[in-house]
Amino acid sequence: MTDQLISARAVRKAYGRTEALRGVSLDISAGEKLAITGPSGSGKSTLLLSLAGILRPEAGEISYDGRRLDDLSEAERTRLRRREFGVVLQFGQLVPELTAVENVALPLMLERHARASADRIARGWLERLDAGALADVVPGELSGGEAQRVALARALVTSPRVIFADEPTGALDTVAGEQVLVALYDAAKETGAAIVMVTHDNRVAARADREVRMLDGTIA
Ligand SMILES: Nc1ncnc2c1ncn2[C@@H]1O[C@H](COP(=O)(O)OP(=O)(O)OP(=O)(O)O)[C@@H](O)[C@H]1O
Repeated sequence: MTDQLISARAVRKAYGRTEALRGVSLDISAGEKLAITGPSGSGKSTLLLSLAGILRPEAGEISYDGRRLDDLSEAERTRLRRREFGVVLQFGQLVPELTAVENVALPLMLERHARASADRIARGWLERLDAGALADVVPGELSGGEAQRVALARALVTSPRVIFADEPTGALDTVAGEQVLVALYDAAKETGAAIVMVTHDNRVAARADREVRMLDGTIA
């Protein structure tokens, strides 16, 4: 028995000769807000993407809710990611051809929700993130802060148990970044989601329950 939601043991990941993760072990509890900090190139993004089941480490173990991620088939991991995880990256990565509400509804559509209910739920999240008026706008016409709020709505729309965020405010000025963070923390508080966030901003890290600092592919 364990109350750890995510558990990583001796995780290693290399890109060619670059050892990005050199034996990382970490436990994350349900609902915990964790900040991953450290210098550029220390392996923060690689760790986040590995914990989220997006990158496959070549050694070590990562478990989610007692299940080893590497025991799951690719299809099972994709399903787990879609149902349990929300991911938001530095530049939001919205689909440019879709409107804001279509972007937010996308994870629900992939889970075969009916279009009308997906649309309704997506609009609800946009409104909660103070972006209801942007529903029918395409990403190219949004400011950076607006696009990040839409990306956050998309990460939250499935009510994930974990939100993985890689420098979600990195492309924003202080005010817009602050708004996105407040929205993220409020939403997580409401749903009980854990947050695993890469940041180089000390003020952001200070809001987390715990900070782990990466250095040269290990936790310092
Ligand atoms: N796709 C890739 N191909 C080759 N090398 C990579 C790749 N992604 C990351 N690396 C290398 O792996 C190491 C760790 O990178 P990672 O992006 O995880 O660090 P980071 O701490 O998130 O850095 P930053 O703060 O600059 O985003 C770096 O040396 C980086 O150059």
